[in-house]
Amino acid sequence: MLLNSSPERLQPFVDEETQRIARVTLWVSAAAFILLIAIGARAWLAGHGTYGQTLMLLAIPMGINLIDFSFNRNSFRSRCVVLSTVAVLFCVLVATGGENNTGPLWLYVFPPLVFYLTGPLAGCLLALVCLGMTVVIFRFPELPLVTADYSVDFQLRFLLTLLFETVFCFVLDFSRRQTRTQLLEVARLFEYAARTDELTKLANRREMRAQLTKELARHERNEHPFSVVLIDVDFFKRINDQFGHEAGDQVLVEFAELLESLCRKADVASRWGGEEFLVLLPDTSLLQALILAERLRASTEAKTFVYGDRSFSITISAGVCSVAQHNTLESLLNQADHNLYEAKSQGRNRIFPRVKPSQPQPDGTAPNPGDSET
Ligand SMILES: Nc1nc2c(ncn2[C@@H]2O[C@H](COP(=O)(O)OP(=O)(O)OP(=O)(O)O)[C@@H](O)[C@H]2O)c(=O)[nH]1
Repeated sequence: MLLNSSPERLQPFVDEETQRIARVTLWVSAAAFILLIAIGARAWLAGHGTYGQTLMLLAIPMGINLIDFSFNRNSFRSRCVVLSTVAVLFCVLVATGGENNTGPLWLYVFPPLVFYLTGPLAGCLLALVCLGMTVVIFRFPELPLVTADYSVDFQLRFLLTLLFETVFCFVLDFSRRQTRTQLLEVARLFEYAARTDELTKLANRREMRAQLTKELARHERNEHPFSVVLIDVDFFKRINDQFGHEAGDQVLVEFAELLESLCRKADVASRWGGEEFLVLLPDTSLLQALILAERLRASTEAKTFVYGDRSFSITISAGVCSVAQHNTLESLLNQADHNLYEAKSQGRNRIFPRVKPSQPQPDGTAPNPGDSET
């Protein structure tokens, strides 16, 4: 498995924003519910009967929204209810003027709320629709339900200030969202770099340890077997010495590609350090891991590396180990390391433990797992 940047690792940050918007919607519903009841009751007692009743009536959808959200957690529906109720309230306040024509002052709350809950485009659209409705109410005071009487000066200033506020909210929200997208992109790059070996683009040691810990936990839960192969390029120092460090780097990159091509999608190949590679093979017995390691050894030996006008080949040694007899990561890795050491000391270009020469099976296929020597 060659590492890709994994958006799912940054998903918590994306989810966090969605949850924050849902929380804000909830708080707005609660605050609007209380305010509408309180201001409506006050207006009603002060003799503004219809106005007060309308406000209290508008508290009903907010209250229902609170209950609905608590049970269903449907943030989209909740936002729609809040925004449409606030839009109706917007028109009521402009049409009636509220108490002493001060109602329109509440409308300055609308643009920031709309942009936060919807986004720059939908926010613009909604804010402009509301501004348009205000123009209609100002322009046609004889419309039914329109009782407020505003001076032309007030109408002009009110519309202009609300328009400015809408534009500023658009700019602020747009740049906030852009900055957030850029930050997520930077976080994605850092997160990828933190898990990846820069040269070979395989998983690095830290990522491999994380994957091994996960696999061991999976094994402890449901006994899924897994194996590891610790590989070391033989006499790698000589390649550096003979052909130069860059040639050595190129060998590591090409070997990593070969390793990748022989692994399954579920396997995790990593650069464990220097010229050492560790491969995690989930759901793989020791014998299956030995077969893969042997295939890799043979393919490496057969491959010709070309650097400039010179060509050469390399060999590898590998220690293979299955989780079966190990209950900690350290003991598993120590065993793999020990097996690699055995492969090296027995002459290199080999795998340890060795698979015994294939014994004929009744169906003529692979030998049994017990056929490996440890
Ligand atoms: N080009 C290059 N060389 C590296 C890198 N990392 C480690 N090395 C070199 O790899 C070499 C490892 O040498 P040794 O540990 O002596 O092992 P070896 O020569 O492979 O011999 P054996 O492992 O005993 O077969 C050292 O010369 C390191 O400098 C790398 O990223 N690029």
